[in-house]
Amino acid sequence: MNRPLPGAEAQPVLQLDAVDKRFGEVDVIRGVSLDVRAGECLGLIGPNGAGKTTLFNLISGFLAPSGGAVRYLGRDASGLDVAQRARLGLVRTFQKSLLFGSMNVRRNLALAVLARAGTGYRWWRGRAALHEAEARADDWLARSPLAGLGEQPLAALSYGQQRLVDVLVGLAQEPRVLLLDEPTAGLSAGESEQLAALLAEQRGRFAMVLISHDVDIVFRLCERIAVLDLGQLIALDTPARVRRHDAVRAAYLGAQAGDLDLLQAQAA
Ligand SMILES: Nc1ncnc2c1ncn2[C@@H]1O[C@H](COP(=O)(O)OP(=O)(O)OP(=O)(O)O)[C@@H](O)[C@H]1O
Repeated sequence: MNRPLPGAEAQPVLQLDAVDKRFGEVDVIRGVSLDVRAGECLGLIGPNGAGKTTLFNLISGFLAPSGGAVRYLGRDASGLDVAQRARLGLVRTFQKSLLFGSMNVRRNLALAVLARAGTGYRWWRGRAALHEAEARADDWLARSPLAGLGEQPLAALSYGQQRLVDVLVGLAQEPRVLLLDEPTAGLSAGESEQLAALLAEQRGRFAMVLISHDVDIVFRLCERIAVLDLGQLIALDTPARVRRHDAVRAAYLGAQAGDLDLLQAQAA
């Protein structure tokens, strides 16, 4: 696992500096500045259409900002494409993008990790690299809600389980920053809990940015929560303070204010 570099603790691993994103006439991200500290879990929440996924696209390099800058490890990331960022440890989970339905789960995981590491699988390198990657895949599978399913063809897994494979691909890449976009979507309550436990075990090993509509998991796992509304950052604070934040409650009114009330009641 990556550990914070000596001296890096004081410096954020990832910084957004007044980032804007405009699609045609529409400002989807407006002047967002925030930092992600080494080893922290930062939650990213907000109502539908707030711009959370767009922000992930900007951080991971799928989109270029219309204004402002994304800095990774203290450097402007604009010259780095998605693959280069991933190789430097800025990893985003995908949705089944590089996975093969007829291949078993273990091999899917191993091949995805090799591909994202930029080494890929080449037959002339022999099978040693693949076997090593499969051994690592087995380690991650054993600790996950997918334990015992390594031999199953990927297509035999439920939608939620297939999404979990993507999360494991992210974890197995030994990221410095892992961007998780709705990792519990489609999971059963039990699977969500297992995933939350697995993520909690990783706490401090690398930074995580977690988007989830499951505010309970975000508030439990994350040390700080960033709240986006209509493309603007309206709060960036501890879970306890965000729960009481007036603008956050207003943004969630009608949508998830009940969830926030529930969390407040549990915390009281
Ligand atoms: N490529 C695009 N072109 C035009 N508009 C876009 C594009 N991508 C996103 N948008 C718009 O940007 C806004 C923010 O979308 P985004 O998916 O980032 O929000 P979100 O907070 O992730 O929403 P959700 O919680 O529903 O996933 C939405 O109004 C969306 O329609």
